Amino acid sequence: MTHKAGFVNIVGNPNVGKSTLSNQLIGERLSIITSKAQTTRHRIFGIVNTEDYQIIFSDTPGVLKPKYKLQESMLQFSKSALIDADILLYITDTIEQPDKNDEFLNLVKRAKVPILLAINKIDLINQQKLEERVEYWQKELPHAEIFPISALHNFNLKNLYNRILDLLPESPPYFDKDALTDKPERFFVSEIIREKILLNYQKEIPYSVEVEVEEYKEGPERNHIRCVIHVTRDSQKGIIIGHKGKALKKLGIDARKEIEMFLGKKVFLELYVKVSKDWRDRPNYLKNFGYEI
Ligand SMILES: Nc1nc2c(ncn2[C@@H]2O[C@H](COP(=O)(O)OP(=O)(O)OP(=O)(O)O)[C@@H](O)[C@H]2O)c(=O)[nH]1
Repeated sequence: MTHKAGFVNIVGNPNVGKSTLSNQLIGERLSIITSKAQTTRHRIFGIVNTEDYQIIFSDTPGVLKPKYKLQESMLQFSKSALIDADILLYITDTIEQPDKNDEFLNLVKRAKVPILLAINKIDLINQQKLEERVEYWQKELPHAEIFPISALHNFNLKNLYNRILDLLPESPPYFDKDALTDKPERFFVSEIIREKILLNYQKEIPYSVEVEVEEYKEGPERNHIRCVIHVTRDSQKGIIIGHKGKALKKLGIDARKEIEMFLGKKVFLELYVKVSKDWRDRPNYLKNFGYEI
């Protein structure tokens, strides 16, 4: 059997049940789940690995929460992520009032990938109301496949999951399955730093930058983490470090805060920048998150 792998982008307004649903979908199949990340804005909910497939569930950080002031780069990210994910899982619920001007919905409408629309919390309404909702959404998003579900009560989730599997493209795994099982924290630390690099430097730094976790020592009070940021040119090294090291310092602080939130623990984070020519040949995972390279 051929291997399948892909990115499922879970999107929807606050409180519709994104975390509950992704927990259920990943649940027992769990290979890695970012329990802390669900309450933060990290972009991977979890990764399901089996011998035959790898599903990466991601979300769109921050963009849906009005309480965050949107940074242009974030919005850019979410826009391209919508377009480039393999499957878009759009969640609404039976409570929220669909709003035609919802910026997010408008992005979903333009997505070129298969859209699965989950209408969550159907336990809260009767059959007739549900039919009205389904009808509404059929008109609003005619290209979407609709799944009435209850994430909380595990209703109709199996069908949804199986449909995701059907739609998953044939592909080798994006992330080394062994690395994920052994050292998931390292993996997420490097992802967080990479994300902060993209946010902090925007277009000045190409997306081919890679972050390597050189040392990861657990301590009783805090973890000691040393990372190398690999770039391909001297000029990029200069940009990352910045005048008197200021840019790198800011990057370190931003990344440390998020890593601490993710791990639920204090962290001592050391960052180095290295020009590594051959690093360029490494698979660039960012591409798969919708960043343009
Ligand atoms: N009745 C009912 N409640 C649900 C269902 N799914 C989720 N909820 C509840 O809805 C609330 C929001 O769920 P979350 O999973 O945190 O929603 P979210 O979309 O991740 O929220 P944000 O983190 O704000 O984006 C919680 O209180 C859940 O228990 C469901 O199927 N039925």
